[in-house]
Amino acid sequence: MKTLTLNPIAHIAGEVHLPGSKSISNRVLLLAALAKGTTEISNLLDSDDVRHMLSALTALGISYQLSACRTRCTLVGNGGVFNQAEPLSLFLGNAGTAMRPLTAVLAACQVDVTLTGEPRMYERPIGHLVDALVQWQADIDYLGDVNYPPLRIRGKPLQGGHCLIDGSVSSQFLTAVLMVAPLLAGDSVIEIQGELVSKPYIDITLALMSRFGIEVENQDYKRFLVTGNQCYQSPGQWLVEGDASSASYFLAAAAIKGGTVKVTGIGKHAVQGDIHFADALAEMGAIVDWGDDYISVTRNELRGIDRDYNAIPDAAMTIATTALFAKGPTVIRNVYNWRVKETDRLTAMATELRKVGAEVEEGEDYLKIIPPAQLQHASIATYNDHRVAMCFSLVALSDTAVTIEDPDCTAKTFPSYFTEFNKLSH
Ligand SMILES: O=C(O)C1=C[C@@H](OP(=O)(O)O)[C@@H](O)[C@H](O)C1
Ligand SMILES: C=C(OP(=O)(O)O)C(=O)O
Repeated sequence: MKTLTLNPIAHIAGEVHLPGSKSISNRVLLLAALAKGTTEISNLLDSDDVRHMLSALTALGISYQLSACRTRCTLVGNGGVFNQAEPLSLFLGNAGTAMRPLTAVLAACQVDVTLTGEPRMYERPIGHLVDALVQWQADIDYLGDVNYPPLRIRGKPLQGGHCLIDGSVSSQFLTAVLMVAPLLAGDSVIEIQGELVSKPYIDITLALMSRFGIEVENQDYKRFLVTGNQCYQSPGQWLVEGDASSASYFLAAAAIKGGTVKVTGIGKHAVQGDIHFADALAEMGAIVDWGDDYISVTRNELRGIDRDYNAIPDAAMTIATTALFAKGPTVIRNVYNWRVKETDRLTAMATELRKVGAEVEEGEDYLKIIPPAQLQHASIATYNDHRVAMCFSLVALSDTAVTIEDPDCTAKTFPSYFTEFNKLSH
């Protein structure tokens, strides 16, 4: 197996222009494909998750042109639902932002599609989404375990109406039903059961739908009203914000061993909830500066904090390794759904943090991390989880090297991560 050893880094400083947001890239591609008109997308992310969405759209008959660096894309919209006479099989890797929205949209298209993915995708639940779509008479079968992909979808026009959806495991299920709702024949009322998790991702969905001409009435994240029989309208041009989750590693590195690091491509008005990772760093003691198109962080003494991270589950993982450099314990609360992401992230982070010397308490939905007096070298298993690999690069900001197993797993969202990280290291 390939490994990457990062030697101790004495100082971190510089500027990073962030690759495009994964969440926005995959949403924009799908909405542009369903829209009337042509969309010119810039700062599109080029990563595995986005490639899976692009290949699915190709198979669904969408044409687009990508620039050589694959970060600019001109896509001609379909002007409504997809229509493919031949049965299709779409491989979506482990991309939740492709699997979930495509399940909902394809249920309302004239298609007969099988959605497949990597083995881990078959362990990531999708039952709450399927249960919601079935209330609209969608025809979806589980080809393996009940409540998990792979799925066979025999799409057809759907009427809409009332649907109840469980929001307690993933917001991507609600994102998916919201995105398809305007394409249904009648109006829809989508009601949330349980406490909705990862709420800021719904804000991203609603903001993007609005830019594509569709307004949704959000009644306090409990009920959503969507008018049916509409068509998305291309906004023409679209600049994808930088990825706020990817920013977290550089900002944390500055807080630990800066210097100052400035990330550009996101700023105080960004639509992604993960920009508020910087608030957590500020609470730990880091100096944070917000601009219209940048966030910068400068080192300061860090102290451990106890905080609820339900709104920012991805960036929250970065707090777990930042905690190794803080004074006192850090508690990361309300992140139960870490267990159903790329790996069981609560167990994975606890296991790997212990390897570098931390004392860790793993609860059902939280981690408590007590940093060691001295970090120790370890070979970090990454569980095919890009974020585990990126988080543990921070261990090199000590007197100790760190070895990252399978560093190429960052390709899911950030293929050039280690190159960018090295550029800041002095
Ligand atoms: O909608 C999105 O773009 C995402 C929502 C979040 O998932 P959950 O809603 O499952 O927490 C997040 O973890 C994921 O990386 C991207
Ligand atoms: C949870 C993640 O991915 P996905 O979009 O596949 O859910 C992630 O990127 O951390």
